Amino acid sequence: MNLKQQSVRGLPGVGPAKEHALAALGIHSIHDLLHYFPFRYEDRQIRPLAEWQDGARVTVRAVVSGNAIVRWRGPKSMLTARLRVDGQHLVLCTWFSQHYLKSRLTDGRLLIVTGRWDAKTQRIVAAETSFDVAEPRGGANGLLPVYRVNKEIGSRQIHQLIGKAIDLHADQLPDVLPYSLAKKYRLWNHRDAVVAMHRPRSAEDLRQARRCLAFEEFLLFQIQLHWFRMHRKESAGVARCVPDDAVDRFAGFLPAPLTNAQRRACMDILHDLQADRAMARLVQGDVGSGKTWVALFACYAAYLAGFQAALMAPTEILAEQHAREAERVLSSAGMSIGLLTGSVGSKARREILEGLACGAIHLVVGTHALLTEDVTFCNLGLIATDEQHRFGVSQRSALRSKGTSPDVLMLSATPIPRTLALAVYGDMDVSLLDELPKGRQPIETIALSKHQEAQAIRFIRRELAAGRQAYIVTPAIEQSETVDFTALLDVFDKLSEELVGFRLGLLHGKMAADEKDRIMRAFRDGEIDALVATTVIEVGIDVKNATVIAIYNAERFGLAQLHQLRGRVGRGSHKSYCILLSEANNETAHARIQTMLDTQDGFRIAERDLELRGPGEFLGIRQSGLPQFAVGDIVQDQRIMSVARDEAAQLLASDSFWYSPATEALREAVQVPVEETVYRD
Ligand SMILES: Nc1ncnc2c1ncn2[C@@H]1O[C@H](COP(=O)(O)OP(=O)(O)OP(=O)(O)O)[C@@H](O)[C@H]1O
Repeated sequence: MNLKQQSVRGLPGVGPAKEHALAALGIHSIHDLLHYFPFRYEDRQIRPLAEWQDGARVTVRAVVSGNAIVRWRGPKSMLTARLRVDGQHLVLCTWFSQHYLKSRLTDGRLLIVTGRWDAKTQRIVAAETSFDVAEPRGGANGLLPVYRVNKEIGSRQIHQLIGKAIDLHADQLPDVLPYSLAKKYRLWNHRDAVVAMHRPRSAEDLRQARRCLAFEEFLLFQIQLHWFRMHRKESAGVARCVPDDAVDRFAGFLPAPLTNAQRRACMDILHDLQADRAMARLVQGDVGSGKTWVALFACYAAYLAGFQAALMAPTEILAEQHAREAERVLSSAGMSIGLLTGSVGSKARREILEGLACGAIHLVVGTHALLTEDVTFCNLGLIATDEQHRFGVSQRSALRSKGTSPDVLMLSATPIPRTLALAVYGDMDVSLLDELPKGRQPIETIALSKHQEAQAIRFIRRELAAGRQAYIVTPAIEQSETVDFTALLDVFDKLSEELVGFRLGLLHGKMAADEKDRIMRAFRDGEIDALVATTVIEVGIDVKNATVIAIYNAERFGLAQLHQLRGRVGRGSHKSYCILLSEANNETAHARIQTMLDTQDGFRIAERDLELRGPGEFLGIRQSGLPQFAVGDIVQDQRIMSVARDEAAQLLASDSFWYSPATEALREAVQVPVEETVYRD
């Protein structure tokens, strides 16, 4: 049996409880367990005392000298013993709250301790202790894999389970790469690479293993990507009869001219729709670049060709916003538009469902509510999804199945650095909106230290007094939710005192969804002057009257996030401001703030973000909907990605690949619908 089909229950010692706990880590099969790779490695190599550095973690092999002593301070204990290291030096070692170890710390006993070295007091503060063993955990070379664990499965246990899986099953791991490729790039076989990830014999070993696994992942990904394109070219789409002047006609309904970038994107869409293959296009736009109009053009073009369109947004408030805009722009084109969200009343809902089923409604804008079974279309020809990565794969395909070969347009508000886009999207169809509508005044960005808060508040007050609105944002980071929550409330209290006479609203992640929507609506409708919020402010929310955004603790936000937040203002004709209050106490934080002062180009900011984050730390990848890999790092391993891309193209071009894929993994790669890989959640 294939290892993917063998449940972890097959391992000795794994019962239902452990099976459940492993499932919570995403581990179901033995294959999953073997591919559950460490997220980092700890250096446990034993080094001589002369090499120990003050404050650093050290691992020592030592012999206990004399008796250990316990001292109590209230309920807390401090156990201290003298250790002889390197056969000669005596150092102290302290264990906090582990007094129970005293009886084991007998004179002359051999142990291995890992802990922090305090050079001043010549003392190790112990973190982990093993008795009577010759080697530290992690083996002689001392590279200890560290895995993500949960409450039910601890670190030692996951080590044991993976160890068992390797001993019993690693030999059954099949090759992933065809022999010719492995040979060409001198890559290990899959089995050796997997084992080395868990039991690296040296840092070089680990490097080789990672290189091999990254190449494998990227190759499979690229094969899927190419395969998808080839397949899509052949797959029966519907050639829609959209008149060539559709873009001009559409422009006639707009209150302002299209930007060049919008026009190009619309032309791309027009050609896609006219072609007889199904469209799958991503519109990637900088904040405020006007993605909505491009999506509305696609809906209009579908309408001209006699088809219905659906526009799906991740939240009610965004769906409402898009529906309003659609109404404003497209009703004069003769289109009838419906809004379908969870809070639409049952009577209105029934009418919309009927309208969709008989074709009387041409465009429906909605949330997840569009996915329910009773929503049926007369002839759905186009689907546009906003912030598509916020929908699951199955949700997107549920909507697709409501039409026959519908054309698909995806909108993303996260600029991806140009250097990455090619590698990741390959030659997928992407339209970039890298230009802002004319007449926008640049947003003035001001960096203040936290001691200058009063100045920021004066500024906000001035804007509110002029009839404008303001966003005030504080960070929300999961780990310290309580602290952040208090910080938010402090800011709210303070502003309530300082901004007397103005209406303040409070918005945070702990609120129920409908309460959040209510507050956002009130702000949108001008019933709230200043909104004090954590980052739950919607990406994409468009309130033209908001002219100032003040961001507290700006040093705690990533660049992409700061850029997104800044993009909430400057959307109308009034001059707008972004105030960054920060304690930029390290170089990176400082560089981030400086970047915000230097530029408003989202693509430039994304590139800078990459430079500033260390390799492998491109946080926000998840957020951006970029594909994620188990080992390969799309930033650090860009070169491997581009080699994999070329090799994938060559493999697919050879007949023999199709007759008999060299490995099982390659065969599987051309069976998964690629869209589900490219845009996986
Ligand atoms: N060509 C244009 N000329 C003038 N105004 C425009 C143009 N295109 C769009 N707009 C307006 O600009 C605002 C922003 O557009 P939209 O909401 O589509 O931005 P977006 O690309 O979705 O940005 P974000 O991701 O930041 O929400 C809207 O109020 C829209 O009406």
